[in-house]
Amino acid sequence: MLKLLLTGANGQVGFELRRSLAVLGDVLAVDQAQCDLSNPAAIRQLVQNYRPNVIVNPAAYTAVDQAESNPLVASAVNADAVQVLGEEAQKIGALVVHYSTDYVFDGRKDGAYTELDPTNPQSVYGATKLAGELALQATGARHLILRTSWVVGAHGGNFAKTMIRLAAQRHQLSIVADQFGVPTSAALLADITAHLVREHQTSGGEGFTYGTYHAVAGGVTNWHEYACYVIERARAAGRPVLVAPDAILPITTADYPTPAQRPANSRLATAKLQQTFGLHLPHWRSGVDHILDQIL
Ligand SMILES: NC(=O)C1=CN([C@@H]2O[C@H](COP(=O)(O)OP(=O)(O)OC[C@H]3O[C@@H](n4cnc5c(N)ncnc54)[C@H](OP(=O)(O)O)[C@@H]3O)[C@@H](O)[C@H]2O)C=CC1
Ligand SMILES: Cc1cn([C@H]2C[C@H](O)[C@@H](COP(=O)(O)OP(=O)(O)O[C@H]3O[C@@H](C)C(=O)[C@@H](O)[C@H]3O)O2)c(=O)[nH]c1=O
Ligand SMILES: [Mg+2]
Repeated sequence: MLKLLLTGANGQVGFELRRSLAVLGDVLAVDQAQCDLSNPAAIRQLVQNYRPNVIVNPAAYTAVDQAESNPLVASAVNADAVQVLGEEAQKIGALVVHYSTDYVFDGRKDGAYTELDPTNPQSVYGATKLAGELALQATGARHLILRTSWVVGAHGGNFAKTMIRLAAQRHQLSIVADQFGVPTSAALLADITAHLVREHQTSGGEGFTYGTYHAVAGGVTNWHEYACYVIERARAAGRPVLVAPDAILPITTADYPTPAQRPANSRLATAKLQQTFGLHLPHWRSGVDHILDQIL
């Protein structure tokens, strides 16, 4: 039977992976208490004891603004730990499935980024995630890197939940309208992952195309439009909403200074993933609707 090691089991994506990976085999799901990823020795011991066929690593340091003042911790989790997982996987021939981000790009491209576009992170978070990608590649472990964006799940913290909370507390909200991207549900990422691991298992690795894939939902939006969508759904569901629709103000990035710089264009082209694995990627609204049906 397939043995899968899952990190970050209580994060947004990790929580959904516990569900989606279960049909594939025996899943050992660990959180920070069971294995602190900033401790390389603990990682090595875990992998050597369990000897998984597949390591799925959604754990990450994802506090984008805090990473600017915490680069060492961000780097330990987002880069060094990924290298150690890769080294241990390489020794035992395990497949590593890892996740990365739109924030590896600078956002200045016109149109969606492909897997071949040059990276140029503008934040510590983005730089450490890119370092993790490169470190994993350098280990020579068989791997998949799924770059995604604007992850939203029923379990864990995200922008949609922040908007529902703020809408109940304030009469006016100001939300940036000049950063474009795609909200992608944790459940969709977990389902894609299970499909890819299954394909890998079925192929026995023969002719399997390892490497980097962009994995996001369909469509495109901006943070302001996304906030309006979520808040109107909350209002319609009878949740407490203080803010009137015309009091959700679109602002520019310059109007909302943050420690970390975010890309203006976070769009990721998914043709490679769709064509290689014959997958359909549903519109972002269907993923967000499903989450709102759970939390509202
Ligand atoms: N969230 C997003 O918008 C996006 C995420 N991604 C990437 O997708 C992947 C999954 O993200 P998502 O599920 O949203 O992330 P979350 O922040 O929801 O979950 C990350 C998990 O990693 C765990 N973790 C953090 N530090 C450590 C550590 N030192 N040791 C062990 N575990 C640790 C956290 O545990 P604890 O809660 O205990 O700290 C948490 O459970 C990540 O690789 C992320 O970079 C890509 C694009 C967008
Ligand atoms: C709360 C708030 C945020 N914003 C802006 C700030 C920012 O530009 C945008 C989103 O804010 P957040 O802090 O939720 O987003 P952020 O944490 O940057 O989200 C990112 O997380 C990492 C992990 C990723 O990998 C990215 O794909 C992306 O999802 O909304 C407002 O304009 N008004 C507000 O009231
Ligand atoms: Mg955030």
